Amino acid sequence: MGRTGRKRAHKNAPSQALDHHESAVNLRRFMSRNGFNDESDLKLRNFPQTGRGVAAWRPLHENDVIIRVPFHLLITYATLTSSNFPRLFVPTSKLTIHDLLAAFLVLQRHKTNSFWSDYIDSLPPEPPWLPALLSEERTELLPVDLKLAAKKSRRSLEESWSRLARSIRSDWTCGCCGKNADRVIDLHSFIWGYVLVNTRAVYVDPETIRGECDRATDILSDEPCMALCPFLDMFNHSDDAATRAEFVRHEGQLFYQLTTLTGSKKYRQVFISYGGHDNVKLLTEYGFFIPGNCYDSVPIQVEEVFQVLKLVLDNSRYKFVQKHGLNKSLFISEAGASFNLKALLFVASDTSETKNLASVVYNDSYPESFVKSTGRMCHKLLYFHAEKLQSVLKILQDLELDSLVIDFLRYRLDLMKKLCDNKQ
Ligand SMILES: C[S@@+](CC[C@H](N)C(=O)[O-])C[C@H]1O[C@@H](n2cnc3c(N)ncnc32)[C@H](O)[C@@H]1O
Repeated sequence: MGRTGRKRAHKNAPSQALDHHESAVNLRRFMSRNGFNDESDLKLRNFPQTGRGVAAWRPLHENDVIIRVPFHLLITYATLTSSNFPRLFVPTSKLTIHDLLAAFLVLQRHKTNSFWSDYIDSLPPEPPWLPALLSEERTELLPVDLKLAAKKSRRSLEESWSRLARSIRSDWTCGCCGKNADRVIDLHSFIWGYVLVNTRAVYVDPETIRGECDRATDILSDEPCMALCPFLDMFNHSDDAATRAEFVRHEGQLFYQLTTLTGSKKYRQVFISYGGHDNVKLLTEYGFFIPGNCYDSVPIQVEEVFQVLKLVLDNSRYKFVQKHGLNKSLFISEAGASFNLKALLFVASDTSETKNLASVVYNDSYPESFVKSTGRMCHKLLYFHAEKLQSVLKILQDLELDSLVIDFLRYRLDLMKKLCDNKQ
């Protein structure tokens, strides 16, 4: 099925209503009690392709507001500092906004009478699965780009946990049950909070947040640029959606507002954009991928170019590649070789002793013979990758690795074959 066909099927698939579920009813009541007005007639539904998401019972046109959430319904740095939450930490602590939001979520889930209970109950009881949760041994088996991304997010998670564990006061006890901190925030509950913040937090303007803080604490080590936004965090992502998120003043009150730049049809799922992410980013940060994602490509390692195509660089050309960073951002997509890959292939394969390499590369004035041969070179690189991936897939399937990773790698193999066919 083509990209357009795939999108159409994706958006027309029948969905199931979720609005009558207790947690959804309570979330609505909580939002309405606190000044939320649903002008787009939004419905929570379960969609076959994406799981839980939001549909609108009215058409949304370009530049329509999808949702406008009152500021005090967001969990921001201002929320954290206006409560006694900072007392959980030793005063010299240095924690990121991600660390703090994760700990706050865990604490609110534990509390019996939290103001946020209805929101917390609307969150997935189990966090989405991310490749960062794979064992180190299994991570090593992944293709290099996915392996590096998984390792990086695993490191962030481990560092966050070690910062929190160091910073929580040993004499802190919970106000509702008297338990010590380590019995309220343990590694398991922390992972739930951390992954939910990772997959659901929105970017917020730190200046606005600072302006809304009544009390200052200096435990924050980065910018207060992440926040959790009830109901708004129910929207799923699509690579062809475009949205604008911002703080606005409306009738004298501050709101976090999401505007659609693409529109959507009545009764259909409303998708938003989490950013122009490729599938490795979506998989490692959010735990899903989109077949046919328009931002997707096949990454190529610089060593592979020389190994597979049997090319060598003399000293001056090596320096040229280094100076212009042509050994990075190498990939092949539906549009062909990336700018840097094309340039590297030219610099490494040119036998006509071109003097002004920069002029050819930056004016895109490649000789016709080279342009003709790039398709063949890309085909060889893709073929090499497909063969390698096929054997990795076999090992991972035998190990019964998480099915999401297997599905992603199968999809990538198909993408390589498709790109290979384009290059024939
Ligand atoms: C901000 S939440 C969106 C709401 C979420 N589906 C829920 O039920 O709470 C982000 C998470 O939704 C899921 N998600 C978002 N967009 C998706 C998509 N296009 N396909 C599949 N899952 C998606 C992923 O699990 C992601 O981590």
